[in-house]
Amino acid sequence: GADSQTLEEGGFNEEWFAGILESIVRDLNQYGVCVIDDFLGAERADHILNEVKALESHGALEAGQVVSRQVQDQARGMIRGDQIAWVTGGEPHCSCIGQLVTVVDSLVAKANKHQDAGMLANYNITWRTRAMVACYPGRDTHYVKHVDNPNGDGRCITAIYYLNRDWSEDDGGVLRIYPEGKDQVASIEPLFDRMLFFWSDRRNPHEVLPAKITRYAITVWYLDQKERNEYLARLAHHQMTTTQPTHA
Ligand SMILES: COc1ccc2cc(-c3cnc(C(=O)NCC(=O)O)c(O)c3)ccc2c1
Ligand SMILES: [Mn+2]
Repeated sequence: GADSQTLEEGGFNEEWFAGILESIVRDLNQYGVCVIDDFLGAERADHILNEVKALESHGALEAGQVVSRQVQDQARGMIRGDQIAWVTGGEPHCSCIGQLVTVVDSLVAKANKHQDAGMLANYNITWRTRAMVACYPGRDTHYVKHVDNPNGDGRCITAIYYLNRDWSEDDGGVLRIYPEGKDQVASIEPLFDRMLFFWSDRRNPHEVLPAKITRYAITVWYLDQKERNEYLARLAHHQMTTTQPTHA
């Protein structure tokens, strides 16, 4: 991974940026997964962790919805145990989260237009979700094997930033990715200041193994314009054909 870097006056030093960019383009194209350690440096990572803990202590995180959570929990046992909050990074006491998202935005935008972008060039990444701040509160909370975007909703890259100091084997909470068509599995520990990118579609089924202790992460999904517009068009069409006009 890249060595830690100092953000110079809000910018970032060029060679750090170029190095990370190369890793993202190369690893996403070759493996569909890219892990970067010591992404922002311990000091900045600590500020981000403090903002996440403040959100949690103020009760801003709530149980992540899948569909109807109640039904899901009882019917088929816990699907996912994380508690989440969606932040833009512009909220009070979220400025460091905002800076993280800004850096990742720049990297993804540059990677998308990089001269060696390869498969990345097939996308036109013009949009993203807000940042999803997630906490798995330990007690074996987990997330069953799933694909983030199985049905072409527009999401093409999942970007996850981990914030867990001194994470050890016994703490569980490993992210297991099962790259489609390959026999090797990627086991990614949610280490402090670790940045992860992977294709959001069926190429990367993945699961979060039971976490024994509190496990923090921040996720952003990047969207491909064409796929997103086609999805929204399907949605609009579906709504028109299913909602019968109500008669007075
Ligand atoms: C309808 O509203 C929502 C709102 C939020 C949603 C969040 C997820 C999600 C997906 N993947 C992961 C994951 O794979 N984490 C890997 C890791 O933490 O290492 C995760 O934690 C959460 C799925 C569906 C959602 C629907
Ligand atoms: Mn996922």
